[in-house]
Parts: sequence; C-alpha cells; structure tokens
Amino acid sequence: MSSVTLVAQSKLPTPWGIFTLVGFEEMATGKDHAALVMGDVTTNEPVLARIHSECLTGDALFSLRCDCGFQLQAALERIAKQKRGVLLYVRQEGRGIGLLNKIRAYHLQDQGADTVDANVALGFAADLRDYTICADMLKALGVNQVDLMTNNPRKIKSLQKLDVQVHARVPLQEGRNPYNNFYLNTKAGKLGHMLEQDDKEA
Ligand SMILES: Nc1nc2c(ncn2[C@@H]2O[C@H](COP(=O)(O)OP(=O)(O)OP(=O)(O)O)[C@@H](O)[C@H]2O)c(=O)[nH]1
Ligand SMILES: [Zn+2]
Repeated sequence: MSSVTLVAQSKLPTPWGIFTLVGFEEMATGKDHAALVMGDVTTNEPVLARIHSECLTGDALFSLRCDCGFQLQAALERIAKQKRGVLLYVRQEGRGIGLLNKIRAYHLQDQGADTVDANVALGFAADLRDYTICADMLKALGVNQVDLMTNNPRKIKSLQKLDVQVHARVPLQEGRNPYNNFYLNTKAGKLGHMLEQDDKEA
C-alpha cells in the first residue's frame, strides 16, 4: 500500500514557467507534501528530478547558512528549461528533526559545533530522513526513472533500495558563500556529499 495519497492538484505559475502543483497526504502522520511537475513525466525517458527536503530558513527566509534556497531555485529553473521534470518538496525540515530542533542545532553551530556534531549533541542521528514517501510520490505521478539532481550519495542509495530507478546523478552545486562554506565542507567531509571542497573556510 502507498504511504501517501494524492489529494489535489492545480496550476502553479512561477518566474520560470507554469508547473502543476500536486498535493499529497502522508498516511502515517497526516503531514502534507507537494510536488511540482512540468511536462509529461509518465513516459519511459528518465525524468529530471529533485527531491528537496524542506528548509524554511533557506527556502523562504533567505538564509545564507545553507545551500537549500539556491538549490531549490536552480532545480526549478533546470526543469523549466527542459520543459519536463518533477520536484518533490518533502516536509522533512532539518533533515527530519524539525524546525525548532534545527534552530537549537544552529545555536550550537553559532558556538562552534559543525552540523553533524550539533545534531548528535541534541540526541539525534546526523540524518533522520526516510525516503519511502518520495518513492511513493514518484510512483503516484507515474515516474519510471529519474535523472536525480543531488550531491548526496546516501539519497541515491536509499531511493534505489526503494526500487526507484536512478538513471543518472545530476550535480547541483549552488550558492556557496562565506556563511555556508564550513557547512558545505562538513557535508562533504562527514556526510559524503559529492561537493567540490573549498579550503577557504570563512
Ligand atoms: N539538522 C540540520 N539540518 C539542516 C542544517 N542545514 C540544513 N539542514 C536541513 O537539511 C536538509 C537538506 O539536506 P542537505 O544535507 O542540505 O542536502 P541533501 O538533501 O542531503 O542533499 P542534496 O540533494 O545534495 O541537496 C533540509 O531539510 C534542511 O532543513 C543543519 O545545520 N542542521
Ligand atoms: Zn537549508
């Protein structure tokens, strides 16, 4: 049985083009999740796809602490350019620990901890995300295989375990700046993200 139900859909005009906005409900939690779809994603050619974990601070509040907002915009731009693709906007704020714990983690990072140590100090694993709902959302949208925009090899492995066919990885390196440089280097060093390292830690 699917872990999500497709509830409603509408048009969503953006600066880069008109997407279809698809709303899902997660059965186990009642949480809502969204997908932005452009073009026919049900054919057999790989679909350019982004699985984006919610980051209120980066996506909506212009934070420079991370790269999320930049990745979100770049992914939508790239999909619109190809006139075909899907972005899942998954409500897994803070890699699954939620907004308030992410702010607690940021407070520890303000005092010198890195993003992984801060999670651990709060009693969480570095990354709590489970991608089952993503696999089910892709299935509900009729997507057969994806070209996945990500730098995170664990995301690809988790999806493959859930029978999502990842045809290729498309790098998505966006928005490095003095405030997220250390964070991005930590992701590369401790979480295995495939990011070009930058020695100039601000
Ligand atoms: N706990 C915690 N979560 C963070 C922090 N910075 C960003 N996030 C969350 O991390 C999630 C994004 O994950 P990332 O590790 O940046 O990237 P990814 O999705 O694993 O990999 P990409 O596909 O390459 O972007 C979002 O849910 C953000 O809210 C942080 O310092 N601590
Ligand atoms: Zn972020």
